[in-house]
Amino acid sequence: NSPPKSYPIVGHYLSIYANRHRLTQFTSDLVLSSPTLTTVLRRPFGQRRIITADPAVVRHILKTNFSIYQKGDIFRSTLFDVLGNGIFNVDGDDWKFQRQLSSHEFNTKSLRHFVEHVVDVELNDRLIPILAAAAANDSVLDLQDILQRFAFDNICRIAFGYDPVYLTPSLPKAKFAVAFEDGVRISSERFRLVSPLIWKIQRFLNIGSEQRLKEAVTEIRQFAVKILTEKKEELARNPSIQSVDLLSRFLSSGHSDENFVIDIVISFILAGRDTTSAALVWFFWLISRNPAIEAEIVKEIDLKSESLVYDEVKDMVYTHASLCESMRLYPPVPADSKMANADDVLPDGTVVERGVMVSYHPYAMGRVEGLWGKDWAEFRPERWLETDETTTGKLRFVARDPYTYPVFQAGPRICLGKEMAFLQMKRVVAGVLQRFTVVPVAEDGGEPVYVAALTSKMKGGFSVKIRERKE
Ligand code: HEM
Repeated sequence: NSPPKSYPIVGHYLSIYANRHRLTQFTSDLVLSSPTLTTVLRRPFGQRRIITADPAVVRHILKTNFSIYQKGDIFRSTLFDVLGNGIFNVDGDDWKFQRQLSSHEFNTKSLRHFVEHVVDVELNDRLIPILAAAAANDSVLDLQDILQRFAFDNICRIAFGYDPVYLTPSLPKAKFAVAFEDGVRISSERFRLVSPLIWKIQRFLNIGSEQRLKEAVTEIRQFAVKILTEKKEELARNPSIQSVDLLSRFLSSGHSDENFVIDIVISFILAGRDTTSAALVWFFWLISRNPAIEAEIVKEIDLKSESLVYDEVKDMVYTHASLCESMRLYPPVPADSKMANADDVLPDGTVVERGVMVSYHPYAMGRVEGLWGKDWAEFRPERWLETDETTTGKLRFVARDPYTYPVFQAGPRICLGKEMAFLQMKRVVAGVLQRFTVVPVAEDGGEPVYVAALTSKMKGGFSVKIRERKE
């Protein structure tokens, strides 16, 4: 790989533009070909963007010098219309306050409730019947689309206590779901423009996609206000009501400021919306290519009871390792950027001026031979497992240091939904594989194309047929 050419004024922009459909792979190739695993891209007008796959640098930006590396103005202004001042889009004391408040709601009791009352219900009443019908009719499904809808229904129930029933294709799409989809898509497209001035002018003139964005944001917020008003009335009628959704919890703990709670809840919906589905779609593709691994997972599931209670889901060690391994190669969030609010020097000597973006790159990091060994390209869950000699030789999961595997970010801002995400994914894997096999329909069986905006997707969807396991 020869390094891209940098020109006066436009910097590396010509190469960036030529690779705009494969930016994740392009930037990954760049960092991997740098001896230090850190590289500098020059954007137009002298802007620098530092990209790294070096765990020492990742630790530096996400932990050691956390106070310097923040979301920053670009991220914040680009996503502000949709996210407002929600946890995903704030720094400093605003972030700390929301983080503490939300962490309370992610205790073991609420996670258990989430699995038993949200995931189980969505799975058994909606997802499994759709798969069973596809198996019976021998029809082709886009599993990516189905899993995205499933994740959206789940996260809306957790955040709002409202089910948009997005998963049921026969029902018209909830207006809220469409508005959310458009809002996130248009906002993330803003990142791709050569200058933020372009979308700012379009927004000012209320034209093009910015016009739709404005409508979508109004719809999202009006809907959120409606739900919030209903919840407030419900709580006023019955203050001791045991609600589990985040919105009710914030309200009952005394936070009644409308904009504040709506902003937090919208951030959670964004965070939980496309991430678990992105992870699962690659997981199902990988196991379809690795029957021995699928067999191991099925063996683990078959040892559990049919109803799979919460503790059994937690205990699915081999499946847990397989999901980690799948996300190593195909992370749901391929790269994530911070902006330096002061001058700094990275551990490898790279100089960072105030205002420069520094990105860590989980997609590239999963491909570093020095971190994962010569067989880094292989899907091998065993690299996350060891035999526990102290017990009866059971398998034990061995986590990697989070700065080597920052798929959920790391440090003080590590993903708040990590445990919840694993529970949801393991429950879905168990529910699906207990009964079905997922068979991709692509003739060539080659690697699907990984594309990414804020989160990753399989280009063109994931067309599959579903087979009953025990026919
Ligand atoms: C496989 C699934 C998931 C992955 C890979 C993932 C990954 C991430 C990453 C990389 C970040 C950092 C983003 C940034 O700061 O720019 C993050 C933050 C966050 N995630 Fe997740 N996430 C997943 C699922 C979830 C779920 C299901 C929820 C909610 C229930 C959730 C809630 C959050 C929240 C609230 C934050 C913001 C934390 C903060 O800023 O303090 N995530 N996640």
